[in-house]
Amino acid sequence: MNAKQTIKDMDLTGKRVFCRVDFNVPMENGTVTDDTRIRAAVPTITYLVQTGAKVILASHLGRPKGEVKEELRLSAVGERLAELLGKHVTKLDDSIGADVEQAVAAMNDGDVVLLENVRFHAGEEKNDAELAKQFAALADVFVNDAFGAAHRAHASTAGIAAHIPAVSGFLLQKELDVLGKALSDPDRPFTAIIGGAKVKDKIGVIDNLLDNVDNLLIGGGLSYTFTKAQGYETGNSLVEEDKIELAQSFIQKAKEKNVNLYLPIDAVVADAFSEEANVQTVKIDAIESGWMGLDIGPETAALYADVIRNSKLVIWNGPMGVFEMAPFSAGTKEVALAMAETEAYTVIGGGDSAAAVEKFDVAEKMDHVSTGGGASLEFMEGKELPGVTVLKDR
Ligand SMILES: Nc1ncnc2c1ncn2[C@@H]1O[C@H](COP(=O)(O)OP(=O)(O)O)[C@@H](O)[C@H]1O
Ligand SMILES: O=C(OP(=O)(O)O)[C@H](O)COP(=O)(O)O
Repeated sequence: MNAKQTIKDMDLTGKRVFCRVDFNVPMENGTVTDDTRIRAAVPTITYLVQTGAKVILASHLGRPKGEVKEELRLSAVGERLAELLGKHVTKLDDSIGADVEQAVAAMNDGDVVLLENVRFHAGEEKNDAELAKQFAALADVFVNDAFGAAHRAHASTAGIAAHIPAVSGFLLQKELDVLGKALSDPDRPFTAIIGGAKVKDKIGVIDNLLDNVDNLLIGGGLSYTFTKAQGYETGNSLVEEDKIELAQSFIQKAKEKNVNLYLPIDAVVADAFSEEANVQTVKIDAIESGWMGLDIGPETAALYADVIRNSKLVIWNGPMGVFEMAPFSAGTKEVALAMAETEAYTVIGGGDSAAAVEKFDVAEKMDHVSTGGGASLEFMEGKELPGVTVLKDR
């Protein structure tokens, strides 16, 4: 991917800037429960304010599917942002229309306005040209700082760039720098850890990683498709039947490419998907019918921790087990602690892995915790990110 222009490459003083951020944050009962993504956008917003731009922020929240959903309004997000900026943020009730145009026209240099959830309009996710034009009409420049949504070709992440000059914010730039450097010029041994439950989403990234890494560690729900591919029984474990052949081909590819592909050698199994289930630890070839694998076993965890400690660069996406439930959290915890201890440069690929390092209190020890789950995966797969492609080349 070509290097992209950033907000530093433009004179933005006095300009109206439509800045797309990813404020899609976890909420409970109308309050923000994790403000990581808001904090991550603050450097760009502060820079724009100090430069004397008129800052018009846009984000989605959740998946309202083109309808106004009261619980998905951005009001609480705006309040949290105002606290973090130490500055007034004018939260509007829509993202287009006469009221929005009036509010923008009344802005002074350095003011911050937060538009309402852009996904209240069906055109957003359809990348509707008319909606993109209306967004563009609000501003002189488009700044994309929404790395977490950069894999979406939507009106406010991509379409808008057809109408006004488009550059990246600091967060987007940093994410691309860190992930790009890790993949193009990796320090070795380079280790990737892939886990979690979204087998279909993640199987593609494995193919690409096998061209790049020295060690590939597989855990989580994803691993049982490989266990099956090895010819073992998996009981009630999560298995993607139509991906077993693909898993077999990855085992073969790893051999051809001299990649150390590590698959679980033992598992914590349960007789139900529940914290109260009966639990035992078994060798990977001894999962009986009626039981399901919900965590990597202690031998696997120790082996994986060892590989992590002996690496120079580690990228982690997806937990090793159902870490939200205490009986199945040990594998993810051991991996998280090894990530915290290793001398290697450590990158967490968003989503549940980021939640896991928070839970085990080691987030601060990671070198980079990405704000994008899906986006960092697609980037690692070598796919183009539409929200990046549309930005001006350097
Ligand atoms: N063995 C397993 N069986 C079922 N679910 C699992 C297993 N291991 C991990 N999970 C679940 O996977 C979820 C995270 O998967 P995923 O969404 O793919 O990861 P991420 O959000 O990091 O991309 C967690 O909620 C976890 O409980
Ligand atoms: O939370 C997000 O994605 P992620 O959970 O993959 O990091 C982004 O805000 C994108 O949201 P979407 O998957 O509803 O398009």
